[in-house]
Amino acid sequence: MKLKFYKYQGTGNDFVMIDNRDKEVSKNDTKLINHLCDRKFGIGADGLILLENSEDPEDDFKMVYFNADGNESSMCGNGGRCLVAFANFLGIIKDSARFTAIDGVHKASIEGDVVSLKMQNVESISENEDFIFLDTGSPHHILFTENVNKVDIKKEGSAIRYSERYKANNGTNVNFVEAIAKDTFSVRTYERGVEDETLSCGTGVTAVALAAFKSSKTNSNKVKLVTPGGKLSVSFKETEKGFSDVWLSGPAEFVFKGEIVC
Ligand SMILES: N[C@@H](CCC[C@H](N)C(=O)O)C(=O)O
Repeated sequence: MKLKFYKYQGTGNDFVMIDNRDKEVSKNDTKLINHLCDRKFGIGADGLILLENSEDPEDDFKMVYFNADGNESSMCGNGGRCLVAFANFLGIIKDSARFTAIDGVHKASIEGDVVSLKMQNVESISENEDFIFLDTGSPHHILFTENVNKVDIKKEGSAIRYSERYKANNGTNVNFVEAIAKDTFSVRTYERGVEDETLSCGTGVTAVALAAFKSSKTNSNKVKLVTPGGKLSVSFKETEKGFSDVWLSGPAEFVFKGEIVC
C-alpha cells in the first residue's frame, strides 16, 4: 500500500504523523510502525502518532501514540503538541483543541509557533535519597547532577530503565538534570521505546519541573527547561493533592511530508 505521512518535530523529538481517520493503519501492526520509524530503512522518528476520530463527541480528535519500537505506549508530551499542530494543518482545529490520549483528555492552544498542552494532574511523587520518580502520563526517574553534559546517557539511562525496580512497570524513562538558574534546568533524557537519548522529552521535562519544585530546587511555578533540542516551559499550580493546571509549552513544527510504499 501507499501511505501518506507527515513529519513533525517538537524541540527535536520527532514524529511520523498519519491521518488515520479512515483506519488505514492497524494499531496492532507493530512491524509496520517500527519500520516507518526506522532511521535507515524507513522515514525515521522517535515515535509515530495516529490521528483518529474520537468516541467522545466533545473531542476534536483522538491521539494514538507508538514508540519507535512499534509498540503503543503511554503519553507523549511533545508528540501531543505536534499532533495539535498537525490537526491545525488538516483544518480540524483552529487555535485550540480538546483530544483524548491514552492517559485521558487534554486541552491545547496554539499561539504562533508555540503549542501549549495541558497535562494530567499529578498526585503522587516518590522522593528518594538520590532520585525522584513520578508519572506525568509516562513514567520518569529523575536524577539531579552537577554536570549533565558529562553523563553517558545511554549507558546510565539503560541501566536504570532495565533495573529490577522498574521491571514490573515495563521500565521507565530516565532524566538527568542540572540546575542552571533559579527557575531553569538543563535536561537530557533516556527514552524507553527508543532505547537511547532523544533530543527532548515533553512528559520528561514536565516531570523535572514538578520534581524540582517538590524538592525545593526552585520556588517558581513557571519553570524553563533547556534540552539538547531546544527550550520548553512548564507552569503549574500546587494543590493539597499535588499539582494541577500543568501546562507544557514550546515550539512544534512541520518538517516534511511524503508517501511511502509499504
Ligand atoms: N517523547 C515523549 C515520551 C514518549 C513516551 C516514552 N518513550 C515512554 O514510553 O514512556 C514525550 O515527549 O513525552
